[in-house]
Amino acid sequence: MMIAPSILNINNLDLKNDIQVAAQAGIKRFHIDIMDGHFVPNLSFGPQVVSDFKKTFPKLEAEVHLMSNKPEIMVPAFVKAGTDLMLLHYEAMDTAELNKWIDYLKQHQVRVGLVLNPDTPLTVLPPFIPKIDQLLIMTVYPGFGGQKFIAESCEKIRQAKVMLASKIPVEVDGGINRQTAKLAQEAGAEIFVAGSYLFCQESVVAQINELNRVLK
Ligand SMILES: O=C(CO)[C@H](O)[C@H](O)COP(=O)(O)O
Ligand SMILES: [Co+2]
Repeated sequence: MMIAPSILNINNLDLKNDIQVAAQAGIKRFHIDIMDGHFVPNLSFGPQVVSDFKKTFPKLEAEVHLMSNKPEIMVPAFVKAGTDLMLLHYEAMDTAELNKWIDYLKQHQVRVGLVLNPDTPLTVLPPFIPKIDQLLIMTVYPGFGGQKFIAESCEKIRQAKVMLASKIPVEVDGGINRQTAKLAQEAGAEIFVAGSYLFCQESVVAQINELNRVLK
């Protein structure tokens, strides 16, 4: 089990402090949401956030959730910035391109995850299973933090676990809190992205501890 906090909803001027506090509470990997204003109707961070993150916290892992349909611009820039693991959306490009960028990431020693939107069926998954390190099942429609967990995702997680035969971990992203994390875990999820649940309350440490407690 792993919690990968999303830094999306942190007050940008508090990023260093909040990451440090979360790391002291045991977090090893952070989820960095990249939104390009095209693939999703929102803008977030550029590659400098990833390079600053890796310079400031070299021992922490940067997981980049790429919400962009311009991989030719974004993927090399985020690899250069020091991304440890990149999550590519199935919906953002055609299959040939997706395979090309998965190969590119592997050649650059960057681990790869495939991301499926709530509407994308698991039938697209099999050809990618031998090539990926992680599967991310979106539990909200991508674009914004603070949305409500889509309950139907649990059945999708269950089916994905069967298809993956426990070889590749399933991650969930969107609307994760103490209740929905438990539901997703019961369905088979192992990596939990949480943004507003951790960073929009009074104490980041208390929220991490509570999520750890329910997921134990
Ligand atoms: O990819 C995302 C949105 O597209 C975010 O990672 C996700 O929404 C996290 O935020 P929250 O926990 O507040 O839902
Ligand atoms: Co995300």
